[in-house]
Amino acid sequence: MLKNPAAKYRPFTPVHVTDPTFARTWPDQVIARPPIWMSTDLRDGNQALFEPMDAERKMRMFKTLVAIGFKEIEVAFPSASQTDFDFVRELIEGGHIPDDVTIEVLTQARDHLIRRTFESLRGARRAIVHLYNATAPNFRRIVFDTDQAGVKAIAIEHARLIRDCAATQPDTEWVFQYSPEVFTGTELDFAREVCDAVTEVWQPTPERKCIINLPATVEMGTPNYYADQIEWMHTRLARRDSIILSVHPHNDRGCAVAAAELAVMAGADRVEGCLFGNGERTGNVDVVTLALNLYSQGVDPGLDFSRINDVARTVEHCTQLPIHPRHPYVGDLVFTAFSGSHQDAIKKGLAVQQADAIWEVPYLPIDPADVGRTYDSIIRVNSQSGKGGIAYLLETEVGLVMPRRLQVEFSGAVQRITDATGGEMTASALWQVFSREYLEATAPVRYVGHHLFEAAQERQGIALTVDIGGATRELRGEGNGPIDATVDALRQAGFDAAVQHYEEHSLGKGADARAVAYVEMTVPGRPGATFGVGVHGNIITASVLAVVSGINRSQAGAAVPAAAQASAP
Ligand SMILES: CC(=O)SCCNC(=O)CCNC(=O)[C@H](O)C(C)(C)COP(=O)(O)OP(=O)(O)OC[C@H]1O[C@@H](n2cnc3c(N)ncnc32)[C@H](O)[C@@H]1OP(=O)(O)O
Ligand SMILES: CC(C)C(=O)C(=O)O
Repeated sequence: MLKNPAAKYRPFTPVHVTDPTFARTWPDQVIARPPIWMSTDLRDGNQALFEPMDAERKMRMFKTLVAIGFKEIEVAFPSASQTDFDFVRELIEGGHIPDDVTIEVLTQARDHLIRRTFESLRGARRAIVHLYNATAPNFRRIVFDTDQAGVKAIAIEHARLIRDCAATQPDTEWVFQYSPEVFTGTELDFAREVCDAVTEVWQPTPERKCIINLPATVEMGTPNYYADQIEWMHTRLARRDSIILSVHPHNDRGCAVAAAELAVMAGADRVEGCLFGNGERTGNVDVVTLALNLYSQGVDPGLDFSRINDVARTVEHCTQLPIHPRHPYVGDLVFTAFSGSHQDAIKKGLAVQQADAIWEVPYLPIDPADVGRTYDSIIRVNSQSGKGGIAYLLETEVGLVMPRRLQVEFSGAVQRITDATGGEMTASALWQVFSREYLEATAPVRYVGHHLFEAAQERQGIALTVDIGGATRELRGEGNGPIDATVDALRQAGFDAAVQHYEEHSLGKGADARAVAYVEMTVPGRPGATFGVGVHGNIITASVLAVVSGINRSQAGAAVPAAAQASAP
């Protein structure tokens, strides 16, 4: 890279410097309704692919765009290839175009290409013919080898040809569109002069408008600069009431979405773009992001992305390009939190969010369910995760509602694994670790069976059969309930403990439902508390198992008590 990039690159000149009378108003505007959307997936998107779409892919994309709700779709550059020409014919002759959808086609300002374009549209009910020629100084000099007058003459001459060709096919309702290509690099007063000259030819009226499209063919400045350019044109174009002012942002600086949004605030009525930002180089503006940005502000975008994953898979099939996992609203990771504090806030937010209330879940700009994403993809667990995410996954995937202090205890066990492996842990892997940690330990005590009986003074008695070190033991205990009685029975075998806290809930529904019981226990001579967990179809058995689990976990690393070594009676 150069030490002095100014020797090679020019900064843009702000609009108010070019025209000191310009006073922008767009920063105070709020977008309260969607622009007219135009999908150019089948044209600008298609021309940017390694392998342009074949007929099957084109038709699949067209149907997807219609299903999403686009009413204007640029379907081809019909004079460019037989595939494009044939596709337009198939749309028309095959009756694939719904009554409320208008197809659009692009043509260079050249006689034979325009004539071929009209040929492709024969029999169309309504069509937009889109004419372009580059107007920027470097294009005038380098590509066309002409001056301003020459470029303006190309536009006028071919606008006339379009008007005249349309007159020969009167059964079609024609809409004309003109783009001064590389508008962003064109002197503003010259861009206006050319656009005014074109509309002078087309004579649009408020009832029969034409479209003037101002492309950021190359994104050359900050989005506020584009907005200034658009507002300048919006307030100075002749016949403005007979023009639909359109924008076509590309994403060279990575700001196309912002540029489009500010351009709409600056007076644009219409936005051209592609799904997920496909298109030349860094792409056209991403219409999905624009639409869902509006949605997140409470504005119905008029486009339906309630099954966004299906749309994404179709686009990947048609373009043969992958969508980045962090792409707004659609990427595999955009509704996912790995980090502990994010997971905690999302879990708490989801727990209190009412279905019909204003969306307030932290970190999630929209409800993933609104675009057909499921909650289970929201939280993933790795070494950056905390108890909140682990608890969320086990709750949503397994149905385990862990007491808060158990969450803390168990997250330590998970952390040791994620630190060692460095990888992600799925819900089923977490459940395996949980089972190993709380449900499967059989040493020093293995539960064999029990039965309850009524002891003296209405106390609960238990006859508990366990296996300790390979020997079966029959233990008897009493207490004010089954848990207390179990603790008492195990105390007979030398395992002293006190239950501090007990919780239970059902796991699953219907005939297959099981109970899960959690006990938090302290053991004399050992710091802190330990959890035990039991899962069983019978709630009492689950509680007994939880006590045995707590005893086993609290004994980890301890010598087996002498009483436990007593031989079976
Ligand atoms: C910004 C955009 O996305 S614009 C759309 C771009 N899309 C495409 O180009 C895809 C389809 N294009 C094609 O298939 C071909 O380029 C065609 C059929 C349109 C033209 O093909 P060719 O006549 O072989 O020309 P080629 O592809 O080399 O394009 C360069 C020529 O187009 C001319 N040209 C470029 N844009 C325009 C325009 N808007 N109006 C008139 N002429 C133009 C150039 O001056 C150059 O002419 P020259 O050969 O006399 O120097
Ligand atoms: C033809 C025009 C609108 C275009 O695609 C561009 O300038 O990027």
